[in-house]
Amino acid sequence: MPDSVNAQASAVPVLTIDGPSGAGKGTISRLVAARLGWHYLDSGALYRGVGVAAGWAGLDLADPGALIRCAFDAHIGFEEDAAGELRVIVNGVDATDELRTETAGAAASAIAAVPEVRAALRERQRAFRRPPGLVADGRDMGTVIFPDALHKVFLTASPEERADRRYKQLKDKGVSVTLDDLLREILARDARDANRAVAPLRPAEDAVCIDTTGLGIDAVVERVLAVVSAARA
Ligand SMILES: Nc1ncnc2c1ncn2[C@@H]1O[C@H](COP(=O)(O)OP(=O)(O)O)[C@@H](O)[C@H]1O
Ligand SMILES: Nc1ccn([C@@H]2O[C@H](COP(=O)(O)OP(=O)(O)O)[C@@H](O)[C@H]2O)c(=O)n1
Repeated sequence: MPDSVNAQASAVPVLTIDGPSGAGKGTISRLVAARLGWHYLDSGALYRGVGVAAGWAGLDLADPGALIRCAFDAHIGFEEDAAGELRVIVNGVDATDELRTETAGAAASAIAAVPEVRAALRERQRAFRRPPGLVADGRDMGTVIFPDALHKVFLTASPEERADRRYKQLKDKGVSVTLDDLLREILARDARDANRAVAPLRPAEDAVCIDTTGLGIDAVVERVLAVVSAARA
């Protein structure tokens, strides 16, 4: 990217929202982006998209070379449907529902530990930084992808509350799961995401940490908006 384009992009404000699974990143990011009138990046959907594309191609999740090629080749696009819901299109196929399964989450977490896969997705994520601003949701938004972001939030909640939220979310969608299995999967994914060598899940040093245990969605949105306002003041 030429320096002038880089300079223009870095003038665009970014709010990063990182945290573990079920902390509410997607929900809060979408609502905050709508309130600010900013764009939204669901970086997890890119990792999930590569995982799903790898699954469709019958690739071995333990074969880094195949996964790296898949990360470079996979076409992952975002479209809004008539109801305003974000749909994720993988290699021309609407994969939104498949992407949200815990199987896709676990596959994403496995491939996300491959450094070259992360590198393949780096510039694609940075390209979402467009005026008037960007809310970026993920694991390494504040630490690696947008380290110069003006506003950084790290959302957490107890593992039990996160598993309970996910349980309700999946039950509403008619997916049959048990709370115990979900808690186990969430703890396994937390451990893998936090302990990997590259871009491990951790708060940026300049992030504001918000523990959302026992807090409703509206209260969290207001707290995050307060972080943005405080930095602007
Ligand atoms: N503060 C909150 N209180 C209660 N439920 C929440 C809260 N934040 C999110 N949720 C619900 O929890 C579920 C998981 O949230 P999601 O945004 O998908 O989390 P993440 O993107 O961090 O995995 C969703 O059903 C969402 O509506
Ligand atoms: N910026 C990101 C986003 C996701 N990921 C990986 O992708 C997986 C799925 O991310 P996600 O944000 O869609 O998952 P949830 O938090 O919604 O469960 C995570 O468990 C991470 O391993 C990542 O490594 N870096």
